[in-house]
Amino acid sequence: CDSCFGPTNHVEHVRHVKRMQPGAPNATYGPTRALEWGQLNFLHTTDTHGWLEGHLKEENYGADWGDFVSFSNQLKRHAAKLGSDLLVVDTGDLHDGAGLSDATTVDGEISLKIFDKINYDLLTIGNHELYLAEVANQTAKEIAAYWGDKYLTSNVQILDSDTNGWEYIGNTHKYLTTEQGLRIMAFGVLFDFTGNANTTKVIPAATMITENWFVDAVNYAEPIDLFLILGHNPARPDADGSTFGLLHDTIRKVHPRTPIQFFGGHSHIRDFAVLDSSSTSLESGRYCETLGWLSMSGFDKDNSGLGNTTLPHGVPHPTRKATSNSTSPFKYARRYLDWNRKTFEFHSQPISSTFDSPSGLSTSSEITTYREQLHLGELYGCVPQDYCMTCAPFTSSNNIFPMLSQALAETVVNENRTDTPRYIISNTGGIRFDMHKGPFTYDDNFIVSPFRDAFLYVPDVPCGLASTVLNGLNNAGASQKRGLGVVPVERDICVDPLTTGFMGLEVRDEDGHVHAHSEVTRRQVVDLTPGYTTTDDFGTDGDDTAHSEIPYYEIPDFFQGEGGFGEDGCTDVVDLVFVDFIESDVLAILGSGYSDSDVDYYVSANFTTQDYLAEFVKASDLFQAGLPNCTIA
Ligand SMILES: Nc1nc2c(ncn2[C@@H]2O[C@H](COP(=O)(O)O)[C@@H](O)[C@H]2O)c(=O)[nH]1
Ligand SMILES: [Zn+2]
Ligand SMILES: [Zn+2]
Repeated sequence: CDSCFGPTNHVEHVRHVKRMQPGAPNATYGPTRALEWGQLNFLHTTDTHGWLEGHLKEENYGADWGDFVSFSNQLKRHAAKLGSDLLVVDTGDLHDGAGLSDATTVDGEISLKIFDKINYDLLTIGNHELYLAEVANQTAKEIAAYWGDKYLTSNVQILDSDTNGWEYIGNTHKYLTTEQGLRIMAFGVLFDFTGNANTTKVIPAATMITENWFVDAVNYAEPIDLFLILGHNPARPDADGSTFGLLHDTIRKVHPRTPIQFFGGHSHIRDFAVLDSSSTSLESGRYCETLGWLSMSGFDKDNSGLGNTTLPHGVPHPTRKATSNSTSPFKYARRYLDWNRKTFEFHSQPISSTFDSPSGLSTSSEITTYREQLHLGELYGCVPQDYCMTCAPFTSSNNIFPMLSQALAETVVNENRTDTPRYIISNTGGIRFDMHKGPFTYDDNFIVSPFRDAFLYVPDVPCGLASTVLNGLNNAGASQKRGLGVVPVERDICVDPLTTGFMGLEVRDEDGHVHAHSEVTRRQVVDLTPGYTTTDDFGTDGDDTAHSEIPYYEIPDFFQGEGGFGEDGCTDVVDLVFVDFIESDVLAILGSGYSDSDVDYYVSANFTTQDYLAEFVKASDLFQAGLPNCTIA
């Protein structure tokens, strides 16, 4: 991954975001197909998790939030010129994933000021806005207050400390008329999340659909041309934990033909599902790696309030019926855009020759300033190789978890109990990203391990019981209790494309370079770099830029470090150490002989999952080698 990072050997470094000029020769190639524009179009972000600086070590996702400001505003202007509607929507999880959102006392204090620069039309809440009471309070007092009736939380309430009553954090729904005259009824529905702070309430969808306000909205007296359902909810209705299927069926009972458009999130994947001939659902990845595009046409004077029903001129149009035997007038197109400037510039070129807008440039400049204020570029150590979460087998030396297990064993130590061996257990969902070869900074610490879990323990647990806990947790699917866990995603980490196969027809030239084109739409035949290779209900042409596939291996829900053991292994008792996020899961496995009165802080309340990785990187010889481009000052 030599391209991962520019040289840095001082404590503070400026962001090395590579600016890819249009047409300049680049290691990465870009899109080749113009976007299809319909009468109604959407840009979709989800699970941004604070990645507003973009991916400093991955050129393919190297655009920052300022570039997105420039791009989205350009497309808004283009839509107006085309006489089409363009709605920009977000489906939650705004922090827990990068220093910009997580290095402040309360997550989001700085990053929300950057996030708010996008001219969103509608947004909804994610589970990460609800784990901690102070973040939930910020969501109500700042996010919902800022966005007003655009912030939809149809099934999420917060305890109002003034009235001591339950209030919706945002609006339950919104009836709106678009620029071009479409009448839309919109909702924002979180999956039936149960790990929320006790000052908040998540109303299960099955209850929500019986509430009077919802029944009245579905039976609204004014005409509805489209139901729009945003949700921090897996887009595929039959995906584990999704409530979109219930919502679809409930609306269909009253409106058999009105189009219903879903935008999902939470499971961190690119996906597009067809629910019926007039209803589809898009999910657009995570971490500012993907910008989702959805366009649709089929509105006419009879089924809508559109003033002008002609299709936009001079651009491709959506051509795909949602189902093969569809008698519906609606046609769709979807695209997953790689989050980089070259992609944004390509798709904005017909609009104007200058890509950057003043607000986009000032947003990028603010990000750099905030990063320096937060010292996010402070160098902790040099990562000697790539360590990925799922691109290599769980026990492989290229997988991050064996290294993290060693980090737990070596750094999570109670100095007064060093004579007692210990198992240290954490959930793999608490680790959020790969570690790239090269500089590891304060920012990277948040990127890989953003949570501040304390380490708890039960002392002197008999080996016979303690040694069963990890398997017990992994077999119980316990982490599913807190939502869906991080569902597998293909990752763009620099592996040799020759070791991967590309979905679709693969052609290799005599040098072994992978050339490929998909059966559905022939793309420019180029050397492919590793990235997302998505298959959804419309096939394999959704990825705006074709990539070679990255290997994916299943990982268990939990992993464990083992410290202080002699050659004989576990012989008597051990200290069973675990992150506080999974305390109830561990106690459930230990059984009735144990309760939270047996639990205490192992090191201290202040030594958290933020600290062990930082300590390990700073101290271990593994990370202090003076690697090229990463010399410790
Ligand atoms: N160790 C911790 N893991 C956490 C915490 N909060 C969330 N999580 C993990 O994240 C997923 C949900 O992430 P999402 O982006 O898919 O919504 C959850 O299942 C846990 O595995 C935490 O505080 N500590
Ligand atoms: Zn998420
Ligand atoms: Zn989520």
